[in-house]
This record gives sequence, C-alpha cells and structure tokens, in this order.
Amino acid sequence: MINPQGLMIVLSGPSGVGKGTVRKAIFDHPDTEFEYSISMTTRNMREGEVDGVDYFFKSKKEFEQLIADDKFIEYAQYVDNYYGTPVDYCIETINDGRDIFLEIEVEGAKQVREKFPNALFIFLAPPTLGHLEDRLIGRGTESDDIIKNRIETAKKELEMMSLYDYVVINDEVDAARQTIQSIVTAEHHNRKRIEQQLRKHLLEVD
Ligand SMILES: Nc1ncnc2c1ncn2[C@@H]1O[C@H](COP(=O)(O)OP(=O)(O)OP(=O)(O)O)[C@@H](O)[C@H]1O
Ligand SMILES: Nc1nc2c(ncn2[C@@H]2O[C@H](COP(=O)(O)O)[C@@H](O)[C@H]2O)c(=O)[nH]1
Repeated sequence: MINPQGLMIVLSGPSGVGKGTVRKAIFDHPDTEFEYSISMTTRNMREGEVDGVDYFFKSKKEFEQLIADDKFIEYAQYVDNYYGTPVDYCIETINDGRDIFLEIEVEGAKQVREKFPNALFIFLAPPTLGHLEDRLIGRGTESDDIIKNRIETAKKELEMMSLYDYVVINDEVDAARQTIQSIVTAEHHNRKRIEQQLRKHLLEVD
C-alpha cells in the first residue's frame, strides 16, 4: 500500500459563516467516520462551551509554551486570541489510517497547506456578506466591536477562497453538510484510483 494514511480535511472560512454548525451536522450524521481535531485557544469560554469538547482552553502563557515546544501543526492569532491545532492527535489519527477534520481560520489553513500539501481544503462561504453579518449578530456571542473586527477580517479571508480545492456555499446547513460529505467520498475514490494506477505502473516498470 503506497498511502495508507487517513485524509486531513480542512474546513475553513470566515467567522460566522457556519463552520461549527455544519461541522456539528457532519459529526451528528451516522455516515461520518472522521475524527475531529479539537483546537486549543486562549479566548474566553462562551456560555455552554465545554473544555476538552469545544476547545482546550489555555492561558496565553500556556499557549506560548506549547508554541515553543512545537506542539501545533498550525496556530494563528485571530482577533486578539491564539488558536491552534495540536499536532499529536492529528498525526496519530492519520497514521492510523483514519481521516481527521480540522475547522480553522484562513491563516492557519495556509500553514497546513505548506506542511500537508495533500490535505483536502474546503472553503465554506456565505451566500453574501450581509448573511455573514446577520449570522454573527444573530449568534449574539460577540460585542459589536468584535463583530465589526470579524467582518473586516472576513473581507480579506473571502479573497483567499480561490486557493481552496472546493468552495461550498452555506445557504442551508444540511445541503452544505451533504456536499462536504460527497466531496470527501469522491476524494477518497480519486486517491484510491490514482494509487491503483501508480501501483500498476510500478509493477509494469519492474
Ligand atoms: N445555513 C445557515 N443558515 C442560517 N443560519 C446559519 C446557517 N449556518 C449557521 N448559521 C447560524 O450562524 C451563526 C454562526 O454559525 P457558527 O457559529 O457555526 O459559525 P462559525 O463559522 O463556526 O463561526 P466562528 O468561526 O466564529 O466560530 C449561528 O448562530 C448559526 O446558527
Ligand atoms: N488557525 C486556527 N483557527 C482556528 C482553530 N480553531 C478555531 N479556529 C478559528 O478561529 C476563529 C474564531 O473562532 P471562535 O470559536 O472564537 O468563533 C474561527 O474562524 C475558527 O474556525 C485552530 O485550531 N486554528
């Protein structure tokens, strides 16, 4: 077997587009067999969030020590807080042949692309910028200033979508969930076919 590793699936997109909502729909679905990479962050816990489930919540000092110890696949400072993907669980999972699903912002996705060019990159986009603003306001978890900041960041993030393998518009949650699952299934088929062709070619060369 040439590539027995699991697939690294990166779902990115601006804050408020619905990444968390779509990700939850994916993981609630019985067909889903991916593992979820729980990120670390220094931001304050929101009401209803659970440490070790939604995020591993860390102090700034703890996070900076983890950076120094090279414990992240990627990390980024996003609107005054650190966010990062712990390296150990991701590597263990893909080496074990299981797919790992990362839900991260755009700067972090760029770092993943440099380290794991074979990962699958999916950008979740809003139908319009107005939808994004409405969703952030509707979620009611951030102050007006932070929402403004996130919208400004989103405008720059949306310019990066052409660098992704796929763009999925999150108009309706279940449709976005289904599209993402179909993309992953198709990607597995493609990679398997390429691997078989490569193996056949190598045997012919021998
Ligand atoms: N397709 C949709 N239609 C309408 N509302 C949606 C849709 N998807 C998500 N939402 C709502 O938009 C808000 C933001 O969604 P969510 O928190 O999942 O976004 P996010 O991209 O994960 O944000 P962040 O990056 O800040 O964590 C939530 O209130 C959610 O219920
Ligand atoms: N680069 C990374 N970005 C991450 C990670 N985990 C989450 N995120 C992204 O941060 C913003 C803000 O999240 P919020 O929970 O404060 O709303 C959002 O775009 C997340 O997708 C990570 O490990 N690395």
